[in-house]
Amino acid sequence: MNGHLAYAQILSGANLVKTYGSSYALAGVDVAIAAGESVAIMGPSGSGKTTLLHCLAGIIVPDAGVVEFKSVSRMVRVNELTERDRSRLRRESFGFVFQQGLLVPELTALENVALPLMLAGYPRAEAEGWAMVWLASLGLDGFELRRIGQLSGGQAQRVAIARAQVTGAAVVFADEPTGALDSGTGEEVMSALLASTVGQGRTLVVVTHDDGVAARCSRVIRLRDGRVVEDTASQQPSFPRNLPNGPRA
Ligand SMILES: Nc1ncnc2c1ncn2[C@@H]1O[C@H](COP(=O)(O)OP(=O)(O)OP(=O)(O)O)[C@@H](O)[C@H]1O
Repeated sequence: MNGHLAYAQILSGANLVKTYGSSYALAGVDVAIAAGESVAIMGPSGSGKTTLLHCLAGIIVPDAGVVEFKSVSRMVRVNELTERDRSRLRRESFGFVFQQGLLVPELTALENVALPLMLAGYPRAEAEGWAMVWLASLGLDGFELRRIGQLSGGQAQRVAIARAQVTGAAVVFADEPTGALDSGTGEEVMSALLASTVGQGRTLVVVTHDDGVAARCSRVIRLRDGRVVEDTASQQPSFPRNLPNGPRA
C-alpha cells in the first residue's frame, strides 16, 4: 500500500479531463491527496496546473472525471454539485491564496480577515476576535489597523493566508502564493503558509514555478501537456516521513 494512504484521503481527482476548444488543458489526470499533505503542482506554463487546482477546488467543473472531497462527516462528488453548492463548499471547507492577495484595499488587515466570518453570519465582535487570533498567529500583531496599502507585500500575503483560513478551511489552495515576492520574503510567506496549514494538520495544495517552494512540500506532482509526468508520492517510503513511528494501526 502506498504510504500516503496511511492518512485518510481528503481530496481526489480521477481521470480528469478539461478541454478548451480543441486543446486539452487536462488530458486524464489522477490524483489522490491525503489529509495533512502539502502538495506542490509544478510544470511548464500552460501545462494545466491552475486548471487542475480549479477542478479540485470546485471553481470549474471538468468535462469528464470525478472529484471527491471527504471530510469527517461526509463525502461529496464536487463535480456533481450545483454551482451554488460548489460555492458553499468553497466557502465552508476550502481556503484560497493567490499571487496577489485580492484583499480589499479600503479595509484594514483586521477587517479583511474578519470579512469571511461576517459574511458567514458571525457578529462583528466575534469575527474580529477570531481575526485577531489569526493575525497574531501569522506574526501580524500590531498591524491589525493598517490598511492593505500600508503593509509590505509579504505582510499583505500573510493577511491573505489568515483570511483564507479564518472560517476553518480543511484544504488550502494556493496559486503562486510567492510569485510576486522577492525570494527572502517568499520564503517567509511559505513558512507562514506551511505552519498555518499542514503544521496544524490541514492540507495544502500549491501551484508553483518555484523549486524552493516545491522543495518545502511533502510531495510534488509535475504536469506536462495536461498529464501527470511525475508524482513523488510513488517515491515515498512506506510510511509518511513526518510520522517517525510509522502509521498507527
Ligand atoms: N478559460 C480558458 N479559456 C481558454 N483556454 C484556457 C482557459 N484556461 C486555461 N486555458 C488553456 O488551458 C491550458 C492550461 O492552462 P493553465 O492555466 O491550467 O496552465 P498553467 O500550467 O497553470 O500555466 P501558467 O504556469 O502559465 O499559469 C493552456 O493552454 C491555457 O491557455
